[in-house]
Order: sequence, then C-alpha cells, then structure tokens
Amino acid sequence: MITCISFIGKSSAFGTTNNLINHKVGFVFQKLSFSVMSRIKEAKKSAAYLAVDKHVKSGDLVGIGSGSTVIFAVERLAARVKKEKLDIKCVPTSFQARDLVIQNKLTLTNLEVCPELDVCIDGADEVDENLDLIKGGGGCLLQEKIVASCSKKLVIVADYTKDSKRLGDQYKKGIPIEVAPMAYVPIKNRIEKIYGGNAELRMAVAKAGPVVTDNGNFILDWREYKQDSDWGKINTELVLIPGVVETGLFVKMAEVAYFGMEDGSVKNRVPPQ
Ligand SMILES: O=C(CO)[C@H](O)[C@H](O)COP(=O)(O)O
Repeated sequence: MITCISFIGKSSAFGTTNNLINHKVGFVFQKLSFSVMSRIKEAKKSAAYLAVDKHVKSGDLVGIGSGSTVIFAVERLAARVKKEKLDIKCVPTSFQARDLVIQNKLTLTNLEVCPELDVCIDGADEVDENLDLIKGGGGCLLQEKIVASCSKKLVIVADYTKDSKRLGDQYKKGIPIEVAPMAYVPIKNRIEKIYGGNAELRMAVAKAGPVVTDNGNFILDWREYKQDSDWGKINTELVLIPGVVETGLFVKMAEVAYFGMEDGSVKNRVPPQ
C-alpha cells in the first residue's frame, strides 16, 4: 500500500515537471505564433490601406472582395468616407462582403443597378510571378470572379505569405472549383483522370457534410496538380466541363497586387509586359 502511494507520488511529481515543461514550451510557441499572426495581420492592413488610398476616388463604384484582408480595405473606405466625404457605392462579392459594407455604413448596390464598376479590391490565396491568382479559399470565387470581370481594374491586397513564383509553391490547399452538387463525383473523376492530382470535396467545419457556397454549390479543392501548367488553357477547359460553375484560377485578371511585407513595407507587382 505504501509502495503504491509512493509510486503514485513519484509519477505525479514527474508528471508535474513534464507538465510544467510542456506548459512553458507551449507558451513560447503560443507567443511565437501570436507574433507571426500579428505581423501577418499588420501586413494585410498596410497593403489594404495603401491600395484603397491609391485606387479609390470619389464617385467610384467599388467591388468589395471577400476574406480577412478585405476587412481592412472596407475599414479604410469607411474612414475615408467619413473624413473626406468620399462618395462611393459598393458591390459585394459574398454574404461576408455584403455584411461588411452594411456594418461599415457604406452604400450598397448591385450589378443590376451598376453593371460597370471602376475598381474591385480583393484578396487572394496565392499570386504568382505573372500575377495569376488562386482564389476561393473562403469559398467566394464565383461572385468574386463575376464582380472582378465587371470592374475596370482588379486590385489585389495580400500579405507576404501569398507571394509566390508559381501557383502551388505556398498555397497547398488546392485550386478551388465550384461545382453543381449533383455533378461533383463525375467532375472529380474527370479532373483527376485528365490532369492528375486529387480533387477533394471541401467539408464544412461547424456543420456535418460539405461546404455549401453562397450560391448553393459545392467546392472541389484540386491538389497535387502539375505546377508548370498553362493556367489560362486549363481554366478554359475546366469551365467547359458540364457542372463546373467557376474556378478559383484568376488568369490575367489582376492589374496590380499589393503585398504587405514582414518589415512593415508594401511592395507591389504588375503583370509582366
Ligand atoms: O478568395 C477569397 C475568398 O474566396 C479570398 O480573397 C482569399 O481566400 C484570401 O483571403 P484572406 O484575405 O483572408 O487571406
């Protein structure tokens, strides 16, 4: 009985030391990842603020993209509306963007009333050296592509982690492809057979089953594709598959991308001549 008690005692003492080390290591990692996160957040903010200041003027009709970087762009627009009495109207690209416009008391409109926009400001999951993009990590690619295509210019705002030489260098979650729910299996099979890789149905996190987009569709995330591909050709081929609604490949659409950098600066990239 005494042995047993002492065994429990030692083991718990050892356990306590281990817990303490784990706790300290965990704390250091937590602090590190917190500082990386806040650096990324600052980078998003600097890029978004600069893009809004450079590309939006009074009288503009503005497409509002989706995602966490666009939150800062809308914040800046709202501040300029208040301070400079900027007169703008906004067309959102998602439920989230619409809500952002409303919460920030900006004027909401749509493509029926305003089919031609001056500028669209949006984020990206990855930007390559040609300024081709992967978008749709947040599942809003269809409306994002429609609104961008109705805008005189598409301005991308991003942090330094999105800056790549080739698509797929950094962003490993795959190229999002929005599909009609009834067709997701044949489309998945076809993509994998023709191009290789895996096209996985995106599953929801706080819901059983798949992610359902703002448009009632599913998303396939196509991973392990050949990186040195002709993305313009592949995009055209993919949208011709019956049931494919849109792809997250934005080829030759962006006019400029702003990247907030780790050191607080912002660099920009335009397409090669
Ligand atoms: O395409 C998108 C949503 O469909 C976003 O623009 C993209 O996912 C980038 O988001 P974030 O600014 O949060 O990094």
